[in-house]
Amino acid sequence: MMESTPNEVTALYGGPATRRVRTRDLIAAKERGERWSMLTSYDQYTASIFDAAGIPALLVGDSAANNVFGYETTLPVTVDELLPLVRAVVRATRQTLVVGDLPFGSYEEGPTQALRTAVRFMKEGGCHAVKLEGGRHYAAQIEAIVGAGIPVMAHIGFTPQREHTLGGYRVQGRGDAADDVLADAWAVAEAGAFAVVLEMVLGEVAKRVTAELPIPTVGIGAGPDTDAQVLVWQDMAGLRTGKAPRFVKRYAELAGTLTDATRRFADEVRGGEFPAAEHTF
Ligand SMILES: Nc1nc(=O)c2c([nH]1)NC[C@@H]1CN(c3ccc(C(=O)N[C@@H](CCC(=O)O)C(=O)O)cc3)CN21
Ligand SMILES: CC(C)C(=O)C(=O)O
Ligand SMILES: [Mg+2]
Repeated sequence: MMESTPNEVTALYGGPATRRVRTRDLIAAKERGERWSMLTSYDQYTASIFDAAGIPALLVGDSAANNVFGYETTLPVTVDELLPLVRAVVRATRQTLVVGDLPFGSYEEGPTQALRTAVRFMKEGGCHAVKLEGGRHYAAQIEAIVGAGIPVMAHIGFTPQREHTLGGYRVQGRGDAADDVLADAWAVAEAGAFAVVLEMVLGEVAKRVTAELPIPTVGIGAGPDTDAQVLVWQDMAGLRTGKAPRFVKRYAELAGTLTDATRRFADEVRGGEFPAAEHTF
């Protein structure tokens, strides 16, 4: 039986989804006080499941570095590694807005490099928007990309590509640093970003940014008062093993489910139970 409960995409449209979500739908949702969700996706099957389940925006994150390619940090992943994943997610979706995450080293040099990379994401990846990590110091990059007609999602607070400068995975916005978060938020909004990720920002600071800014805030470890929430899908679904950040909630236990399935498959092959007659030509 088909689920008949409205999903978040229908909520964003105010009716059944008949087209892909656009950035203006996400901005309009903020104006109506409607919350929405975002997940990362790096492949066809998760993308089509999240699309059908009503997730209005998917991020092909540079966190593919950790969660696909097995790197320790996000720093090593390249544009050439991410673009095939972006294409897969775009091909597998019909309703969701797909955001491609610009990796470390692909935009820092200046607006020209940033625009060149963003154009590759749009042209070769086929995504609908790009994201980059940065506030005040990357306003010129955001302006250049937006000026070419490419929507930009900014990302402030804890920005993993700067972990060596930030001193590890640490909450941002404590004490005087609250002013830095606010200045970054205003800078990216004024540069033309359509939304901004707030990562590991104190809840009170995220609440204030969300109330002040005209564009949607997308929280990860930023408390309950942002306009939207994003999680890495393998964290949300419990596929990732090992200790997850405190801001993660596991909505499934895929690692356990997959381990059980794998053990049964191996056992049944060993015991001669698989393949059975119905699997045999
Ligand atoms: N699987 C995954 N989930 C993520 O959320 C994620 C990635 N990968 N890769 C890129 C970045 C890195 N991020 C991370 C990674 C670890 C912590 C973490 O360990 N946090 C601890 C310490 C916080 C503290 O010391 O204040 C925590 O308990 O939340 C946080 C964000 C967020 N992003
Ligand atoms: C966690 C989100 C915001 C991200 O940047 C990523 O997954 O790369
Ligand atoms: Mg990222």
